[in-house]
Amino acid sequence: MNLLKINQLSFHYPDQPNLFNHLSCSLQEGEILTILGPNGIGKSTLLKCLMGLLKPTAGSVTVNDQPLSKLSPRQLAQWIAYVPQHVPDPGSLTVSDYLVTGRTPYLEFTQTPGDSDYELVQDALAKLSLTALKDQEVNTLSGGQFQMVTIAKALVQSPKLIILDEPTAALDFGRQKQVIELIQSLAKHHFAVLHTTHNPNHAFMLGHQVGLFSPDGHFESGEADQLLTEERLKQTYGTDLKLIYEAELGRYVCELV
Ligand SMILES: Nc1ncnc2c1ncn2[C@@H]1O[C@H](COP(=O)(O)OP(=O)(O)OP(=O)(O)O)[C@@H](O)[C@H]1O
Repeated sequence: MNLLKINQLSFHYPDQPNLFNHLSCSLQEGEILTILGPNGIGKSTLLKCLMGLLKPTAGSVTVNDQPLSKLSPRQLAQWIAYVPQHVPDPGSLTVSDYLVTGRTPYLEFTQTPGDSDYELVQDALAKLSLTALKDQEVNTLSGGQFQMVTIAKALVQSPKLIILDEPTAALDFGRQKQVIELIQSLAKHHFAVLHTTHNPNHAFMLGHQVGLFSPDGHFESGEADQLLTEERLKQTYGTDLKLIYEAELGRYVCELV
């Protein structure tokens, strides 16, 4: 069963040419899809279409074989946690109180979060080494700390699929590795993860499926080692680079030259 199926999706902003055309792809539990492509090509726009925040001009999206349009926001939030590139400032909530808002899709209108909800918060904080920040106000966090907290909130939401738009953009090297390892671990535990990144090495580290936007907007998906050739990556980013096979790592490494 497909957790997510993207069928012949096209989209353009008003009075603009199509950003993507007849884009198809699917994701099952335990799978990772890494989306790469140049700046401004339509990656975030695609994710917004998958979340029903933008209406595709053609094609369809199904979640667990149900049309996206048939799912209520609450049902969708139980299936998919989405962490956009720019998360609105949640104000002066503490990190714990912010994270527990991830439980909203499971609570009745007047219900307050209970012990089991706060246990999920503690688990997510521990998993991402954020426990020391639990009582800090979110609006005092650094950019990277806040990015980690938004990922933790997605875990608290306990979805089947996590969609992350550039989840490592603000992170130091160690934190980037932690997020890549988190994605690997989520897949091992049968979650599906769809994420965007500007670092081809993340795709090689994760393996699984890659979706690549070419500079002309064409989208292709396949296995990282097969799709991400040196030539394609040079074309994608309009720069010289090298792919080197590192036997010790058992994977390719992409270096700018
Ligand atoms: N609301 C909007 N109205 C019109 N054009 C938009 C709107 N939002 C984005 N765009 C344009 O659509 C194109 C795709 O934007 P999008 O944010 O999806 O790109 P991206 O691939 O995620 O880029 P980046 O890697 O830089 O984050 C860009 O040219 C952008 O300027």
